Formats: sequence, C-alpha cells, structure tokens
Amino acid sequence: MSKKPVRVAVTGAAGQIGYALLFRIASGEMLGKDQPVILQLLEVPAEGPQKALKGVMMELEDCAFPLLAGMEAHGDPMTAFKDTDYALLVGSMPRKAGMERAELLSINGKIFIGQGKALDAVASRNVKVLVVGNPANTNAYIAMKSAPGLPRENFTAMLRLDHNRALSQVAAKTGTAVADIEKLTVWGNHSPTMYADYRFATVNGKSVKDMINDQVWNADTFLPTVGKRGAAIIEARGLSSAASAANAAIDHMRDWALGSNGKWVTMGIPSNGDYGIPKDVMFGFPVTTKDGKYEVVKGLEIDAFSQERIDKTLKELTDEQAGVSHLL
Ligand SMILES: NC(=O)C1=CN([C@@H]2O[C@H](COP(=O)(O)OP(=O)(O)OC[C@H]3O[C@@H](n4cnc5c(N)ncnc54)[C@H](O)[C@@H]3O)[C@@H](O)[C@H]2O)C=CC1
Ligand SMILES: O=C([O-])CC(=O)C(=O)O
Repeated sequence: MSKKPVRVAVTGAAGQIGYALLFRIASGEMLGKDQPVILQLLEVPAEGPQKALKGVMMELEDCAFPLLAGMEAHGDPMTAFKDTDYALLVGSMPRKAGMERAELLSINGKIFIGQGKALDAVASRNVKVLVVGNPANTNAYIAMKSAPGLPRENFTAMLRLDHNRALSQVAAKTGTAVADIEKLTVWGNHSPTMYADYRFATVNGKSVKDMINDQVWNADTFLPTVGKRGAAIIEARGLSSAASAANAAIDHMRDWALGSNGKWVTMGIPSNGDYGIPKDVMFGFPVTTKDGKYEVVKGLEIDAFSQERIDKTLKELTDEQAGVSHLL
C-alpha cells in the first residue's frame, strides 16, 4: 500500500535555492522514493514573487512527478505552515560581495519571529524545521524561541553545506573518495569562524589526520578555504551558492528523517550543554541520526587548538544571540 503524503513547507520558494530544491523534493530525493509529498510554498505576498512562484509551480506540474500529491502557493506563513511535517525556511535576503552573513541579521532576523510563531500556531507538533536563510544559526534560534509550544529539538540550522565542503577538500588533499570519508564534522556557526574538524575522520579505517599530517595546511589552507567558501562562490558567480545549498538541505533533511546509518553528519542544533556549549545555542555538532531523531556524538577529545576555535565560534554566536535578545 502506498504511504500517506506528508506536508513539506518551503519558504522563499521562488528564489534561487528554491528553484534548485523543489524539484528534488518532489522527485523523492529528500524523503524517499516511496514517500508522496504535498508542497506548501511560501513567498512574499507581492505580485512579483507570487507570479514567479506560479511559474515554478507550472514547471513542477510539467514534471508530472508521481510522488507530488499536491502543491499550494501561499503569501502568509499561517496558512503555508498548516499541519506541515517538514519546514525548510529558505526565504530571506542573501548577502552580496563584501558582506558577512551576520550583517543580514537585522534584515532577516525578524522574518523568523513571525515564522516561528506561525509554526507554533499551526504546524504539526512533530514538525522538523531546517533554517537555511542567513545567518542560519541565529535565525533558527529566533524561530525556536518564537515557538515555545514546539519541542526545541525540532529546530535546526544548516551546517551541512560546510560539512560537504570540508569532505570535498579532505578528499582532494588525501586523494580519496568522499564516499569513503567518515567521522568528519564542523563545529559552531555557519560563518568563517566555523571549525571544520578532521581529527577523528577516517578513510577505510585509516586516520585522515595521520594521512595529511600537516597542521600548517589545516590552519592556513583547509580552515580558511572551507570557512570562506561562501564568499568565494559569490565572488565567482556574482550570486551566493544555490544548487550546493539546496543539495545540503536535502542531505540534512533526508538524514534526519531517514537516518544516517551510523555515519556522522553535521547539524546545527540547540545545545543541551554538550562540549561546554551553553543550552539553546544553535551550534554545529557531530550527530548520528536514527528513527527521526539526532544524537550528538559524545566523548570526543577537544585539544587546545580545537578549544580555541570552538570558543571563537561560540563567542560569535552568543554575541549574535545577545544582539537579538530585545526582539524575543
Ligand atoms: N545556510 C546555508 O548554508 C546557506 C544559506 N543561504 C541563504 O539562503 C537564503 C536564500 O538564498 P537564495 O535562495 O539564494 O536567495 P534569493 O534572493 O534567490 O531567494 C530568496 C527568496 O525568498 C523570498 N523571501 C524573502 N522574504 C521572505 C519571507 N519573509 N517569506 C517568504 N519568502 C521570502 C524572496 O522573495 C526570494 O524569492 C539567503 O539568506 C542566503 O544567504 C544560502 C546558501 C547557503
Ligand atoms: O555565503 C553566503 O552568503 C551563502 C552561504 O551561506 C554559503 O554559500 O555558505
């Protein structure tokens, strides 16, 4: 018997990430090739974005996806999020060349108050929320704090693009395949302060750290390359990452919903105090996922270099949090 459709809300659905994301959700790449979906699409309630959204929906229709059980266009989160099981909060302004993501907080932060409240009011009580819109960690924190009626662990921020970027850099450096690399993670904020950490990573059981054996490369090449990759894409494309961001959103939601089969993945999640990160800070952690739940990988040794990096990215996040406390 075929499965009951689930409801997937996507905001910023007519934007560039939306365009790279919706077709893959509708084709079953996010929730499985046997899971029908109903897309609940939110755009700004103005003629231009709504018209563009209609165009995207016409194209979705023209794909005749067997798993697309329905789709709706919305201009109000209170209707867009009704009974939704999954919410991908993408809609917000992207940065331009020369900006840091934190600079978007004053523009984008308030979007996540209204959307958090709407999720609180109308979404499924089990809704899984992924915030993509930047600055993603603090926007996710804002949404979580605006939705006190929902479990806090349902709110997550996207660090998966950073995780995937780190995987590709490590694969290139070691001459190995990304698929063979395990136990890599990215700690902290989706910003240049993030700490991509391959100390525990292995390729077919061999230590990546031993294979690379070059702390200068780690500190001076790897970390800046991963940390500033978003800016490098903007510099090259004139627009911020879209297809790779959509791909990471699919990876994040797929693993959360369907499980990571014991593999480590990185998710931005509200801290429970692990590794000394204060409760509720929306922080990138290594997690494993199973049965729709994530669990932080515990007991990892944090050496002095790593602690310094973790402290730096934590400080940035607590500063961002303090900057929005008057809104919450
Ligand atoms: N966390 C991550 O790893 C990444 C995050 N991003 C962020 O994702 C966001 C979206 O990026 P793009 O799709 O490239 O931008 P875009 O400008 O192409 O599309 C954004 C869309 O959101 C819509 N929108 C704006 N406010 C909205 C609201 N309140 N409700 C619903 N829709 C709204 C706009 O009308 C627009 O269609 C940006 O903040 C960007 O910085 C981008 C790449 C990676
Ligand atoms: O850098 C940006 O502004 C977009 C983004 O978050 C990324 O590509 O990592």
